[in-house]
Amino acid sequence: MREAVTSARRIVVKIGSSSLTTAAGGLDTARVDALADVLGALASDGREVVLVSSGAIAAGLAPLSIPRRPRDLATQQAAASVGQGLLIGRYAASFARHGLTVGQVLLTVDDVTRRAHYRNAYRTLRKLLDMRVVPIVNENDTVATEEIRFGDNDRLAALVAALVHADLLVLLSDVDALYTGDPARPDTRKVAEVRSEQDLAGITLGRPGKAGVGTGGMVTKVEAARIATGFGIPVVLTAAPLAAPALTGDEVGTLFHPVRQRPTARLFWLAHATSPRGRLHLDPGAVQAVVARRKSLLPAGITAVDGAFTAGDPVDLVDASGAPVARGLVNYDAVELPSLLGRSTGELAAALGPAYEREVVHRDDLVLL
Ligand SMILES: Nc1ncnc2c1ncn2[C@@H]1O[C@H](COP(=O)(O)OP(=O)(O)O)[C@@H](O)[C@H]1O
Ligand SMILES: N[C@@H](CCC(=O)OP(=O)(O)O)C(=O)O
Repeated sequence: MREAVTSARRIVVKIGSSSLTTAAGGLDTARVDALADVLGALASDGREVVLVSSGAIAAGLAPLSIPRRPRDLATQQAAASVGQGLLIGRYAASFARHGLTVGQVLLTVDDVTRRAHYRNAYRTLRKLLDMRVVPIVNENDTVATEEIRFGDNDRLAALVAALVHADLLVLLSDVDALYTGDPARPDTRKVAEVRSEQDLAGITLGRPGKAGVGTGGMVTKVEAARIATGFGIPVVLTAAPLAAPALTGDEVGTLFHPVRQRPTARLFWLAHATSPRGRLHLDPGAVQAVVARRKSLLPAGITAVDGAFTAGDPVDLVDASGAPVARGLVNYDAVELPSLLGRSTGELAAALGPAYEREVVHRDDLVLL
């Protein structure tokens, strides 16, 4: 028995599109019911469950008579818009069979990186769990643009697990475990446990499975496992039909062991969930202050600025060689910064007003890379 699984009180379960759709396309209600049965049993055991479910795009294809997963974003978004309603409707009916209510939570990258949004997402999920509602999370596909998409729900699930301080993340797919290579090939072996990066050496991480509705294949699942285990959360990867034994601690699938203690949740998200919108070049004194002394970044220590960011965006702080040393949420727009560089906050406040006394990046909004 896996103690990390049996002792988990708050569990994030992610299910992929390939496990929710029939071969002919469209939602497979029997599979949705089967998942609700497993998660319903966990809930009645007093455990808190957050479900991250893909399948909006896949569920929207049949009603729109689209034969396969579209490549262009607009058609994907249209399919998701149709499919997400059907998906959540089906979940509501399936969970109702166990007396459980579900709540839909659609997230974009900003919702988990910008401080105000992040707090709000956390509060909502917390409240739903307190009310014994099963939150069903997906990416907000209809509004997410190419640049701000998570793109894969494996990573979203890892970040949600970090956000809610989960004790366990379970990734359910159409393959029963991680294999040393494409499981369709005869010479591959199942990997039962991953304790460190070394255990992943020599493994070939392939593309999505034959169903053709998944997105990331094993690459995004292993990446999600890295994010979660780096946050101190164990991960079990297995096939959807094995969810019940996996969640009762049987040794099915692949167990990824946590590799470290948990850092502060929001900063962890900042490092992993965002792509920088610009770069601030720091002089050596500023690098020293930010990295070694964990100080806020002030205008005086910045030598140059690249990118077209606005206040609140994530930016990388780079050293004289251009290597990123930290990522943070910037307090100024890119156009404002050049005239402030090299000047002390006292001087700026005297010349431009007290609003210019603020740090360029506050230390609470900084994570070292
Ligand atoms: N090393 C590997 N171990 C296991 N599965 C792999 C591996 N490489 C590629 N795959 C493929 O990844 C697929 C799962 O990814 P994907 O189709 O994106 O699933 P989901 O829709 O569940 O997110 C499996 O069906 C399998 O064929
Ligand atoms: N948000 C998309 C899911 C994207 C995704 O990651 O899909 P999958 O690889 O099946 O987990 C949808 O609901 O269709």
